[in-house]
Amino acid sequence: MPVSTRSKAMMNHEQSRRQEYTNPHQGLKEKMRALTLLYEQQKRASFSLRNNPNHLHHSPKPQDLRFKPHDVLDSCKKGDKDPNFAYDETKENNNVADADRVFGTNTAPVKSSTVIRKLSMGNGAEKGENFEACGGSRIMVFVRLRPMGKKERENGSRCCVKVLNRRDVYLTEFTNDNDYLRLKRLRVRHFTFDSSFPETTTQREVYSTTTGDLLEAVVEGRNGSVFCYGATGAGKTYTMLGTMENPGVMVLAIKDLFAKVRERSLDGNHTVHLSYLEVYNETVRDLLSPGRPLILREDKQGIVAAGLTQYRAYSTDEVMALLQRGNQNRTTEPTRCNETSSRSHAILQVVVEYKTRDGSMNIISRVGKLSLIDLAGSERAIATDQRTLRSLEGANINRSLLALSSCINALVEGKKHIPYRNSKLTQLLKDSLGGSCNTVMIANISPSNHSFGETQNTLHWADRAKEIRVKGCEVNEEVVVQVSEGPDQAKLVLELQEENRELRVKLAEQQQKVSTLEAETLADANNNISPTPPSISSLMTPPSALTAQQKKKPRHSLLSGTCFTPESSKRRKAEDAVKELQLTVKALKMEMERMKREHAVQMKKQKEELMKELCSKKSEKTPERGKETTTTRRIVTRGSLRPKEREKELIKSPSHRFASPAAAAKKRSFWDITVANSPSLDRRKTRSHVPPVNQEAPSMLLQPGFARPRTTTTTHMRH
Ligand SMILES: Nc1ncnc2c1ncn2[C@@H]1O[C@H](COP(=O)(O)OP(=O)(O)OP(=O)(O)O)[C@@H](O)[C@H]1O
Repeated sequence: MPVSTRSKAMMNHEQSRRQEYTNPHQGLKEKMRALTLLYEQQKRASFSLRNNPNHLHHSPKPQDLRFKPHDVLDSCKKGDKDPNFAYDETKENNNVADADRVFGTNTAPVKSSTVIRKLSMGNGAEKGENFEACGGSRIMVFVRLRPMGKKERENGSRCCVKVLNRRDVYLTEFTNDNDYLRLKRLRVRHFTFDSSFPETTTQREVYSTTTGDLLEAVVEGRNGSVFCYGATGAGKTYTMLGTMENPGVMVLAIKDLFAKVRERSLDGNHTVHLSYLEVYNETVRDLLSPGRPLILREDKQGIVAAGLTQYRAYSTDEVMALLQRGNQNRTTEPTRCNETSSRSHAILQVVVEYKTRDGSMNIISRVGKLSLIDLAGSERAIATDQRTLRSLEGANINRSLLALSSCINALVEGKKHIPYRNSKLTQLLKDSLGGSCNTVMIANISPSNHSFGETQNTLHWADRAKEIRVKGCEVNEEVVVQVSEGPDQAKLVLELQEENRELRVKLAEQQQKVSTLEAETLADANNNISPTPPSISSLMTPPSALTAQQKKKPRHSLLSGTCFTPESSKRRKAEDAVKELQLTVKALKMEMERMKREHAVQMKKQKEELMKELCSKKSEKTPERGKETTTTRRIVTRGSLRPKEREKELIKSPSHRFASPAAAAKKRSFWDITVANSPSLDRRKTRSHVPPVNQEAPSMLLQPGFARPRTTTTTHMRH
């Protein structure tokens, strides 16, 4: 090596050594990072082992659970073990260094899942580890990967998603075959959620992990929301509704709810009310009794869908029938990815009211509300004709999902103003996102590499949603306290009753005086006018009595018109006298009424004074139980959601309640959407009109017993 070159090299070496010396933390930082990652991995491994000892049989040994970037790649390569996760060795170079570089871009670990899995139970330390001491709780976020569809396999789709340890989701971006520059580059992104469900997860598992705890809280009088979120065809409706063989969260939750209600029927009285609505093209519609669009109103309780039907349900079967009816009315449309794509957001709301008496015979009323939301999926479409109905639907769906993402952003950033008002959906979800509610979000994703963009978006927003904090979920409770009275109070009440009696006697005397006065006046008047005046009693008697008396009298009565004196002047005089008398009677009656009123007011005042006195005395003394008299005091602990007493089965409730809003600028775009070119403008239909699809696991909406009849009739609608 020439001297100059050697000296240069030595200089470089020196420089780097000097640099290392001047920045001693550099190496340490890296080591720390590596150690932290290792620690996280070990923690997760030990947690999964602790929680699921059976897992040992299926999962790798604990030491293998250490974080190794090749894990995903290796698992990708093991086509025999996981045929869905297709990994093409010839195309990808398994460049670990590259993968390493992108690994951990999103590794912000969520808090230990043993803790975060517990839902907020208000003060609930006794209910388990309430994961935040700050009074609020985080939205629980779960991810569910659906299996690869038959069509997708036929199209040569490759699996780009892998779920490991029931928590970690690895998303692989396959490079384009024609992109020679990046051909050997592999990008893997890593996300962590409260729980992640691989394609083999059963509906029951999904339900019990996501919604089981939440339902318990609802029965106790708290609010809960579950919403499914994801691209079209990602499995939202499957997760929420499911099939006849594999019922989804909605069905399992209802079954569980009635089971819990039956269990508790000894402690009190439960009532279950149900409503089902959809938001289609920014209009809110009642799915249980379709009609005109509903208007969202804001009242003290938040946003309510005025006129929404609420059915009282007594059994699971009844709810199933209602769900079936609702789903038949739901708007669906075949899309590129899904034969029965839901084009609307559907919200099933179940209100559980629980009434019981405590030891002191106080009536305790608790109202819990469970909202189960199946969002419409957005579609990254090959848009050409922008004027079709489909494109309008897509635009509205994406608008509301965009509004949802803006709200998520604002909530995550802790902004004061959350733009709920930007769409009907966000108005309705206000409670679930920012209110006092236990909220669960299930992000559904497809394994196909053709849906990479949508999957990435879904995972991104799900990852953001993890940071949303909701208010501590309190119990919606109202207590009607029965206060027992002591002997003093009883005495006071007796005195009051005595007083009341005296006042009544006085009133009767006054009335008597008035009548006497009236009679005298009438008598005087008659004496002055006519030699044969009509008796006061005859004037005071009602017309029927008067006729009876008249019958007894001779026909030449003053009122009969056949006067005993033939002169017309005399007759006129008599008539005038009668009129005058009648006027006097009227005036006297009015006077009597006025006096009665005055007297009543006087009595009321006296009563009130006495009552005040009674109350002040009562507050001075501690009430004793078991005495003869009781009064009722109403204390509202929190009645924000209390529905009115519902006697009838069907109640049109203008005050039916959902969550609510505000306005703002969106932070960043949510779905990169272009709008589909609909084959026909006239093909919008409800689920009842969707023809059956030949699938392995047909949607519950297609089952004859559950939802759509197997008819191929189509309704043509024009907008
Ligand atoms: N976990 C799963 N197991 C088996 N099949 C599934 C699963 N998830 C979804 N599918 C199937 O995938 C297809 C699309 O699912 P689904 O209709 O639930 O999607 P979606 O997200 O509701 O779509 P859209 O938003 O368009 O309504 C259906 O045929 C469904 O049966």
